[in-house]
Amino acid sequence: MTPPRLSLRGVTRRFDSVAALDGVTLDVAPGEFLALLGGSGSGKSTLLRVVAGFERPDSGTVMLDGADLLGVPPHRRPVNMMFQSYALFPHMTVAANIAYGLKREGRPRAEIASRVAEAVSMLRLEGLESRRPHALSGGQRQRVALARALVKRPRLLLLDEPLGALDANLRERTGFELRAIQRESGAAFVMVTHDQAEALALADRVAVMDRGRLVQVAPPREVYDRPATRFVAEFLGAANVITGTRTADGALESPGAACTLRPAAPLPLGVEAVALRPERVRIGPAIGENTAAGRVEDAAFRGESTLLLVRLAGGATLRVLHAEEDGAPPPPGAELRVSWDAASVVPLRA
Ligand SMILES: Nc1ncnc2c1ncn2[C@@H]1O[C@H](COP(=O)(O)OP(=O)(O)OP(=O)(O)O)[C@@H](O)[C@H]1O
Repeated sequence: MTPPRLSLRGVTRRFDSVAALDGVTLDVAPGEFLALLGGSGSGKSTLLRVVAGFERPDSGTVMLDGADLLGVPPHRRPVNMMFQSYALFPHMTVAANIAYGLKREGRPRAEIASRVAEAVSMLRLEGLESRRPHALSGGQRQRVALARALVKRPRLLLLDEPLGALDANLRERTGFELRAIQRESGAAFVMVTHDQAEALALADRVAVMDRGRLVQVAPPREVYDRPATRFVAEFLGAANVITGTRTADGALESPGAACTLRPAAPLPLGVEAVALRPERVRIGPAIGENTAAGRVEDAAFRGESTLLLVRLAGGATLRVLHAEEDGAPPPPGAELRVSWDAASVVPLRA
C-alpha cells in the first residue's frame, strides 16, 4: 500500500450548534481523483477549506504525505484551491494570471516563462496568452483558472464545483479534459460537486457526505450498484428504495410492493429497506421468486430508453427502465408483471 497523500482523522468543525464536519476520516492516494458528493450544507466546502487552511477544525488531524498540515499557514501548504468563481484578476492577461503565483514565490524569470508555457500547452490555451479574462469564453476562463492552480505543481489540488459555471455541453467535454489533465499532472484532485453524474463519470472514488459525515467512500460503480445506506441510494438518484419488514429468513416483506423481495444473501438484521435499480427490473412473466403485479401510470421517453412509473398492487410506485431495443414500451394503463434477480436486491442501512 502506498502511503496516502492526504489523510484526515476525526476532523470536526462546528458552527454554533451545527457540526459542518462531524468526525471525518478519509485518505486520498497520490494521483487519485476523489469526488466529494453531497447536498447543500452537507459540509463539502468546509472540508476543502479545512484542508486548504482557511478554516481550523475543532478537533482531528490533517496530514499531507505524513506531515501535519494544521500548523502550516494556507499560503505555505503544498495544496492549491480552485474556486467556482475562478477568481481571475480581470486587469491581468492570461499569461500574467497564470504566472502570478510563481512571481509571488519569487521564482526566476526564465523558470516562470517556461512553466507558464508548459501550463498554457497542457490546458490548450495557445494564442490566448495576451487576452484578458473578459475576452474569454466560460470554458477558456475555467482552463486559465486550472492552469493557474496547476502551474505551482501542487501535490494536491482542491476544486470547488469546477464545472459549475459551464453549460451542459461544455461541462461534459471539460470534464473529460479535467480528468486527462489530472492524470498528466500527477496531482491528487479532490473535487466538490453536487452533480452525481459528474462525480460518477470523473472520479476514481466518490465520497458521499451527509450532515457533516462521510456515509460511503467507494469507486463509482460500487456506490452506484451497492449504495450502503438509504441516503446514498436516494441521493445518487434513480434507485427505487423499497421499505418493509425483514422476515425470519432474511427477505423483505413489503406491503407497498405487495410482495416479498428476496436478496441473494439473507438481509443483515435490522435492515428495513432495499434498493432496486430501474434498469434491473424486467417486464414480463415472473422469473424466480422476485415478482410483483402492477399498472403503468406514466411513461417518459429518454431516447435510449423509456422510464415507466409502475404502480404496484400495494400502492408503491416502481421506476422501471424499458430499453429501446426491447421494442415498444407498454402504454400507460397497461397491467403487467415485473420481476428482478435476487442479486439486484441491495440491502440498505438506515
Ligand atoms: N462560517 C460559517 N458560519 C456558520 N455556519 C457555517 C459557516 N460555514 C458553513 N456553515 C454551515 O456549515 C454547514 C456546512 O456548510 P458547507 O458550506 O460546508 O456545505 P456544502 O456542502 O459546501 O454546501 P453547498 O453545496 O451549499 O455549498 C452548513 O449548515 C452551513 O450553514
